[in-house]
Amino acid sequence: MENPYEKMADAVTELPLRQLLVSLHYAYPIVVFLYYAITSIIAVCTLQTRTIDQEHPRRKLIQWLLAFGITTYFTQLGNLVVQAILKNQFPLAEQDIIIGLLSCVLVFGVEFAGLSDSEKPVWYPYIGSLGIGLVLEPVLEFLTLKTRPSGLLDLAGIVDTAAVGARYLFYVLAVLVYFEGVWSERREKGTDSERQSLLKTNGHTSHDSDPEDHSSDESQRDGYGGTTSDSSTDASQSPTTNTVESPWERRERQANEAMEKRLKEKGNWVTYAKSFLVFFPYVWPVKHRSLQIRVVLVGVCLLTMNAINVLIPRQLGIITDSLSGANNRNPWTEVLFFAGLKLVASEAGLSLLRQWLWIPVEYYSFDALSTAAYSHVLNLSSDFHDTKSSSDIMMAIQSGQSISNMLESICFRAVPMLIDMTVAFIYLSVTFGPYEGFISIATGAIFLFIATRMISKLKMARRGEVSAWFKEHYVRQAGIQGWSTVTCFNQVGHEEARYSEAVKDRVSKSQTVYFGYVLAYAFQFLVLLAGLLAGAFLAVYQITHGQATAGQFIMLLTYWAQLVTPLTFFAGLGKSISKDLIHAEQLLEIMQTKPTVNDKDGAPPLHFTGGRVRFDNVWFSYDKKKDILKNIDFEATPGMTVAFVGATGAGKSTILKLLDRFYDVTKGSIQIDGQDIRDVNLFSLRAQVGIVPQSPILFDDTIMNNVRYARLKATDEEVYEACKAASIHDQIMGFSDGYQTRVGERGVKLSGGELQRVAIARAILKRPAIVLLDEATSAVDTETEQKIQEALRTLCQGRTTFIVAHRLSTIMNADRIIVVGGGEIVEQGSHEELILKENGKYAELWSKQIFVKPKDKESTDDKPRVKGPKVARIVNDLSPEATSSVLAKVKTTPLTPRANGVTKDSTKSVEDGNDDGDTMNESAAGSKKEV
Ligand SMILES: Nc1ncnc2c1ncn2[C@@H]1O[C@H](COP(=O)(O)OP(=O)(O)OP(=O)(O)O)[C@@H](O)[C@H]1O
Repeated sequence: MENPYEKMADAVTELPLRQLLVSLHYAYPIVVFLYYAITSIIAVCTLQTRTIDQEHPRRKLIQWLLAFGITTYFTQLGNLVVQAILKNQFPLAEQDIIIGLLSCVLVFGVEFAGLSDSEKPVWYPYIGSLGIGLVLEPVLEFLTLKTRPSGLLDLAGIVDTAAVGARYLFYVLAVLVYFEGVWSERREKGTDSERQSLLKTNGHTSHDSDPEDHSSDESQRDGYGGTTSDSSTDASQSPTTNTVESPWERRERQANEAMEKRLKEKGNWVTYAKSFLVFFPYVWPVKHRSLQIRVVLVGVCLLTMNAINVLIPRQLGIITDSLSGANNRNPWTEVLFFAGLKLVASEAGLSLLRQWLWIPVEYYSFDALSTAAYSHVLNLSSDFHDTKSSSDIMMAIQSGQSISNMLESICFRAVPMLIDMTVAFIYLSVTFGPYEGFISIATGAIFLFIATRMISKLKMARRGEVSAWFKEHYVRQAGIQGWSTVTCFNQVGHEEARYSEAVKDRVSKSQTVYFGYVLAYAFQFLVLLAGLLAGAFLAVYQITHGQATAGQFIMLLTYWAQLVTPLTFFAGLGKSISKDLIHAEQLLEIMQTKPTVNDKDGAPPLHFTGGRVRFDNVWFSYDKKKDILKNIDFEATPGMTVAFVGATGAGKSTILKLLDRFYDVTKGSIQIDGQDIRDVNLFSLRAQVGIVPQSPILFDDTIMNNVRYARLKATDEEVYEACKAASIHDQIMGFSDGYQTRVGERGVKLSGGELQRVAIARAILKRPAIVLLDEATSAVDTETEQKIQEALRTLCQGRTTFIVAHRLSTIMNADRIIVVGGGEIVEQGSHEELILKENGKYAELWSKQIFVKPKDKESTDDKPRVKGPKVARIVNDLSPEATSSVLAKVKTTPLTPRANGVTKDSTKSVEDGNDDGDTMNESAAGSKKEV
């Protein structure tokens, strides 16, 4: 029997209709694929894929109809095979028909996979593709029938036409079902909204009437009815309530959420990507011409490498052919040329040159990004540093690497590899014909599909592994850091068991992930092997039919092996880019944070004329919701000492923070020598202010360097003087390494009192014009405090000083004492004025805090001690006469019941001459002006 297709081809080859049919066979799958690819990219870039809130009600049915449609291509191909076998006639049909059918299987197969894969697909890429099919399929069939040589249809023709007809029917049904689903959805929505408005008027939420809403039922049962979670957070990304989120997971989740949020704000990927332009000056060496030239040369290297990737397999083919006599070339010369190419392609050739060119550019961008991020972070205000954990900030600064990685992946790996693959497809198609081109494309597509599916399946397992790793790390660290607690409580065995369990858990999860990857690679390589075998069989067929040479076969094998790397890279590209993007997002967030406290344009330096400080009706709130300071209004004249006292959390430290502009006032103003501190240069303001904070932080460096930090150019002698003034010099000299003693992390190797005195020495060395002391002596005993008071007196001499202290003996000699309560000034005045105030807050505090000391402990003179009951003496040098006179004054002020209770006992103990060290006394005043 004669092959009908061959007959047909013979008859109509020259006809324009036949030419049109051939073109359409190739064009149809290409058009469908291009439409699908472009519309899908648009849908992703414009975030349509993220805004679909409802699944199509007939999605499954459409998927089935598409699958049936794909089977009809197989029917047509099967029909050809059967006919060829029955008639023992090869090739089965014209190349364009077979390639056309196979390509349609591939293209619609990709669409089917995409549809099954996405949770809530955007439909127009699919429905549009089917629409193109509905237009082109009849044209193709019409041309096929028209170009058929015999007017009559044989059985093969009938099967073929029936398959086309069935496919047409499936596609029509799929499109109709889609629109029917959309309409029915709209109808339902209409009914829903009607129902909702009715329910609202009844005062119920729609949850109440929704029998499907189990979550709402659950919450009602659990007693959480009425509260709903924030829908903006993706439940799948949020930590579950029964698993503890590791810092890594938290960071990833937060960065992910930030990315989603920014994406939504930006509206599409393009504008989102634009926000990364802020990094451009750091990534692209803007001011470095030589680096720019290097980047261009790297591009040239990459293009050369693309060419060499084709030339090497081609050269191998030429050598083989020259050896087998298929061409007349000299094998020696060809091998030499091959060696040259291999050298250029080797690590000692182009790769070396590329690295040499690229390394300075890479380090430039990494350095520039890290430095810029660090400097930006240091210039951000207190609100930022108070809300971000330091480890998060440090991680974000290191994310600069991710941006370089991302750009390198795209520019220097993805683009050249894409070029490689395109060239491979064209080259193989030209050398071996369209079948080989098709095989390479189909293999690539199937490989990428399987690889990306497997990577995303492994994501959850990998997440579990990382969590287990963090847990192991945490248990280990907790055991080592808390070693003394572990040992004290005899819990070594418990810690060992805990750690061993954590290690076992991590190992088992790692094994799962590891095996998962091995399995994924096995599948990927199976696909590549299948493609290679198909290509090799085709090549062997062509060689045996004299259409190709053995050299070309060798070329094919070599070329194929070269394509494995780009394919594997592309499979992981999405994952690595999204990971880098999430990290870059963390850095972007920081870089886009603007300091809330900054200089006004052209702000002049502070013109210091003595240090008159005025708080003018100052209001302040950290979170813009709750006022922490309310209407704070006072003035400190130059050289004056103002003390703030009050309950903890009253807002005392906040007042000091405002003065040093760690925050700006919400309302009112703070003026120094008549200048609003917001209007002057921040640097010049801070240069005038010296602060001894509540918990001074020293660097892990020598004492000398820590003190000198206040004034980097200070001489050793100036540092010694400052330390002497802070009463710490002798103690430092007693350390084994003197001033070169390292203080440990945050100054842990110093006692609380030493730490505070070093901080005072540092402030003294700065020679500030205004001094802020925030609980500067809280960590020391009374005796040391007295020594520190000396140091402070030196520091504060002639300087406007603000002191916060809980221990009132520290501030009793201040020129003005301001009692702060609930963010407001409750009362103010001198110590003497305040303790005499009836119902005064200060008097109450004071009465609770007078320290007394047994006289014999204090006594240092040689006078013989008087026998009998010991007499306590009040610290701060109150004479017994002054004590009793002030006691009498204070006793006239009614005290709170608790205060009375305390003071009663304390008075007793004083009168009894209690010997138990420091205790309380309900009196005192008129002490010497010595603080
Ligand atoms: N960075 C911050 N962010 C938000 N709230 C803060 C911040 N710092 C302090 N607060 C709140 O402001 C209030 C006043 O704090 P502040 O440190 O000024 O009190 P304080 O009177 O100095 O207390 P203490 O005597 O215990 O040091 C407190 O309620 C505190 O919780």
